[in-house]
Amino acid sequence: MERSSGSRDAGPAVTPVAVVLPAGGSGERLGGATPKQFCAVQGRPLVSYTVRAMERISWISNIIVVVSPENIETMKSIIEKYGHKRVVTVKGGITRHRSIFNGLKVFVENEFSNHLLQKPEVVIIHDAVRPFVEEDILSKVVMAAKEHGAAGAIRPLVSTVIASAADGCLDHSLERARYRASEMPQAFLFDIIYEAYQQCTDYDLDYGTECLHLALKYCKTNAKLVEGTADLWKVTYKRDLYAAESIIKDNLSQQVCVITDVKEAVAQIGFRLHESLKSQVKVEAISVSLSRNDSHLQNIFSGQCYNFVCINDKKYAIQETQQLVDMLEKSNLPLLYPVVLILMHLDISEDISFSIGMEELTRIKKFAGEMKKKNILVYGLLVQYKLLQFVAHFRHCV
Ligand SMILES: Nc1ccn([C@@H]2O[C@H](COP(=O)(O)OP(=O)(O)OP(=O)(O)O)[C@@H](O)[C@H]2O)c(=O)n1
Ligand SMILES: O=C(CO)[C@H](O)[C@H](O)COP(=O)(O)O
Repeated sequence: MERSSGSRDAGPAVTPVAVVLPAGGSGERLGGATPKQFCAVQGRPLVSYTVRAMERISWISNIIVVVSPENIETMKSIIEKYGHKRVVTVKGGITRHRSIFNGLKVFVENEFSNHLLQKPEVVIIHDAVRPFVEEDILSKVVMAAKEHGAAGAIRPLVSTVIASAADGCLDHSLERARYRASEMPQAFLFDIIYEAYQQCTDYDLDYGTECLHLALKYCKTNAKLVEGTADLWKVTYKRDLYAAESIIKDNLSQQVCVITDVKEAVAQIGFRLHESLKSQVKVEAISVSLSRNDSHLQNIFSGQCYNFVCINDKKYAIQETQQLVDMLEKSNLPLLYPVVLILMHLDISEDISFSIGMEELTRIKKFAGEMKKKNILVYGLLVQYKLLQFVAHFRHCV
């Protein structure tokens, strides 16, 4: 068992909760030499998106990623490269159920870990190849599991399920409206699902596909079924990778990182901009200070943010911007898609006219031209800060 370090925010009501992400399959249906969980989507392995979706939730304590023995090193390098926190890697088994069981064992069996992790009250099981899982559904299945012992996300069936007879002809069909597709995430009281796995037969472990079924069969726990969203689907075939890539691109276009230096006036504008962006539909804003925080910025770059607003009050900010571009280029961000860099120059001089000169503007224009060749689109904005304060004050008064 290998563990990556990292701190955790104080969590809300539902603690302690851990996650097991089975990622030990070979992806036969997708084809190709690389198992689908390690396939690059926008330059980043699929499993990294799923881990990211989990680690950004503060009430999740540990994320157990179960991978096949030959991929332990690959997973460790992904954790390091993308700075994943609270992640433990565990060796998987030859079937999904066996992998999940190994993942659960790290909380109870010494032989599976150097130091036992704290046994959670609730454990979430989620396929590593379902990257678009949101906090809302995770929280719903956890709450339902606390009440019912087990819970899982479901979706309406797309096609009708039929059974064929021995001669290959139709035997019977199911009434589609009465059935649901069982998806992930699922959540369980830890003791229930662990007990169920302990009682499983080899047949269950080798041929079973449904964790909720194990809880019912061995612990008489009727799972609560929770309606999930359409993007919980599992990457299974090659076309799913293309679909995942489109969704990820769309999500990335909705993220913006606001970068300021530490000066009060600048940080204040950054904060206001952040607040106002946050209130926009679907815009996810991150704020970061440029000063002394290179590793944090580096994380954001490798976290694949493509839109940046850099606020400064310096007359000659090109040097700083160049520093940002260098960091961007050094990061893992594939510059196949344009990065948008908006330079916002705050003019805090008393002078009502903009104090930035033509010379500087020409310099910025030239810089933007050079950046365009690298697929980085630079835009400049001049803002008269005193005037802004005045306008804000004026608005407040009327
Ligand atoms: N021995 C296995 C088999 C599967 N899984 C994981 O279980 C999840 C869902 O399984 P599935 O989509 O069937 O993945 P594969 O088994 O890799 O795909 P295929 O059936 O096409 O080979 C995946 O994250 C997969 O990596 C696992 O942890 N251990
Ligand atoms: O949906 C699921 C649980 O109900 C699982 O993701 C699914 O059963 C995995 O099965 P397979 O490995 O055969 O794709």
